[in-house]
Amino acid sequence: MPAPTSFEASIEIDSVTAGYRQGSPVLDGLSLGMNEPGLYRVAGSNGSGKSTLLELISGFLEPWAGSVRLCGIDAGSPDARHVRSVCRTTPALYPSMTVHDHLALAARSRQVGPEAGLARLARYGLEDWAEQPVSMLSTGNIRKLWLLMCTVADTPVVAIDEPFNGMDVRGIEALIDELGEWAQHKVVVLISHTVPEQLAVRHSFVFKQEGGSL
Ligand SMILES: Nc1ncnc2c1ncn2[C@@H]1O[C@H](COP(=O)(O)OP(=O)(O)OP(=O)(O)O)[C@@H](O)[C@H]1O
Repeated sequence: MPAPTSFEASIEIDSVTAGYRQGSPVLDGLSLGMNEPGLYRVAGSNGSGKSTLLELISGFLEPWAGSVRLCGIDAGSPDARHVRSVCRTTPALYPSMTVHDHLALAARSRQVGPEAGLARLARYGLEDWAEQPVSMLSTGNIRKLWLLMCTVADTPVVAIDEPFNGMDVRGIEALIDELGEWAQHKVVVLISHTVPEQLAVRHSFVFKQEGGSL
């Protein structure tokens, strides 16, 4: 498997039908391409299928029909793990484990050194919490830690679901800066009802209520 940086960043969703219950697709014949680095916003009403798109990109959900390809690799293939970072809305953390140890665990699971993740702690204003167990963190700081963990690896595809929810000004500014940096060379999918005006969005996909169509 070549190093992730040698991949051309892209997401190709081709005629995808997918859902959770047979006969009731959430997305029906969806096609969209994100073929150049940049920030791609996904918006739309509650229940229109935005997080379902994220689960297709994550490889958790298999399309019933059509294909999802990340940098040319099928999203369901084990190789796709090396090219994507996915951040869901619900953090999965261990209450008694420290912030530092969570970052170290995330780095190890992605086979990267812990330095990069630890350096970002200060950027998000979490440096004073490094040795505290997660049970001591506020909701917003938990979300910051979760974001740092999910994006610890340098991958050409990044998909994040509602990252601004619950973040303070420092966190929002840090994330705006990082999203801008990533968008120079990665395909960044941002599921968000609101987008800070400082962010340059390459394209917005707006899902309609029924059937996840655009
Ligand atoms: N795990 C699941 N099992 C069954 N149905 C699900 C599951 N996840 C989502 N759904 C259904 O799929 C549809 C689309 O949900 P999804 O979470 O993708 O929408 P969304 O656009 O992200 O919504 P929101 O803006 O509220 O986050 C909804 O009808 C939802 O109830």
